[in-house]
Amino acid sequence: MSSLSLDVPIAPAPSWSYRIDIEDRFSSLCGYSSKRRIYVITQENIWRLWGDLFLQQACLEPASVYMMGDGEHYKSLETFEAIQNWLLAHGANRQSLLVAFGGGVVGDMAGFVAATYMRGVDYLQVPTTLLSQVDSSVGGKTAINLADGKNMVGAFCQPRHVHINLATLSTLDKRNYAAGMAEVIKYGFAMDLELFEYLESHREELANRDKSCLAHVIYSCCAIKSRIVAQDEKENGLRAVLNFGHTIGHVIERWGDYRRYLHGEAVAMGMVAAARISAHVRGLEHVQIDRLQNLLEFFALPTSLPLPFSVVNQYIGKDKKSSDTFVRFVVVPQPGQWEFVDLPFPFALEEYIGE
Ligand SMILES: O=C(O)C(=O)C[C@@H](O)[C@H](O)[C@H](O)COP(=O)(O)O
Repeated sequence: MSSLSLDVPIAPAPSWSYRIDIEDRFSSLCGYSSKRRIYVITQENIWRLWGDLFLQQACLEPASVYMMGDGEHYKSLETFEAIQNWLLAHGANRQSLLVAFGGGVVGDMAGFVAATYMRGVDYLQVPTTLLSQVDSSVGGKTAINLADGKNMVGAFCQPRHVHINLATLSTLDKRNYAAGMAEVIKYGFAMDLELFEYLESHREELANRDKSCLAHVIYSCCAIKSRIVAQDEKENGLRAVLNFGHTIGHVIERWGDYRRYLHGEAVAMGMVAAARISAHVRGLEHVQIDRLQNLLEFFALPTSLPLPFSVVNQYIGKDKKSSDTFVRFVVVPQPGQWEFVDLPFPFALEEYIGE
C-alpha cells in the first residue's frame, strides 16, 4: 500500500495545520529524536506486540516508557496524576515530546497530560486501534472521566502529527475491532451516504480486515473529521455532529462503570436510540433504522438499550451538549444527513422511543 496523507488545517489560524499519515509501517520520527527527550505513554499489551518494531522503524530512543492500565476506567484522575509525577521524576521539561502509542484511552490520557504538563508540551498520536485511527486520535479532544461523567475534565490540544500504521489492526481483538467499526458506521450513517453504502457493500471484506478497504475507510473518516475540526476546533457548533450516538452512549458507559461496555459498543447502542429519536422528531424511515441496526449487528455490536430509561433521563443532563433547559441531540432525517434538535430538559426518553 502506498501511503495516504491528509492535513488538518485549524481555523482561525489557517497557517497552522498538522498531518495525518496512513501507512503500512511506523513512520520515521528520527527528526524528533535528535532534538528533544521523548516520553512514550502506552499499555503493556500493545507495547509487547509492537513496541520493538515501533522503536526500530520510528528510529526512536525514548527517555522512558509509561505503561497505563487497560480499559476506559483507567482514564481517571489517579492515572493522570501518576503520569504527571512520572514525567517530573524522569526529567521531562517543556521541550519534551510525548508519544501516545495505543488506542483511544491512551490517546485521550496522553493528550490531556500533554495539554497540562508544565502548561503544555507537544505530543504525537500513534493510534493502534481502529477506533483511535478513525476518530479519537484526530481533532485534539483530550479528556479523562469522572465517576459520574465521561470526558468531563479535558482540553482541546492538537497533536503535532498523527501517524497511523494499518498493520497494528492485524493484532486487534475482535471485540475492539468491532467497537472501532461502530465509529466508522457513525461517519457513514450520519455524515456520508456514499461511505455508508460502501460499508454495506464491503462488509465481508471489512470483517476480514482487507487492507485496501480499511485504508479507504480510515482515510474517508479522517477526511470527514479533519474538514469538521478545521471549521470548528472547539465545538462551538458544527463539531457536535461527531457526537451522533454519544449522548446516550456516554450514559451507558458511565452506567457500566466504564468497564462493562467498550466505548464503540456504547456508541452502537446510542446510535440506534438516536435513530429512533430521529424517526420520532424528523421522520427517519424505519427501514433506514433497520439498515443501521443490521450493519452494526453484522459486526456483532449490541444495539438494544441495556439500561432503564430512567437512568438515561437522570444522567443525560450531564452531557456536555446539554443546557438547563434542553438536551442537544444529533438526529439523522435520512442516512448521510444530520441536524441538531434541542429536546426539552428534564428529559423523558420514553416520549421519543416507546419502552
Ligand atoms: O471529536 C469529536 O468531537 C467527537 O465528538 C468524537 C467522538 O467520537 C469522541 O468519542 C469524543 O471524544 C467524544 O467527545 P465528548 O466531547 O462528547 O466527550
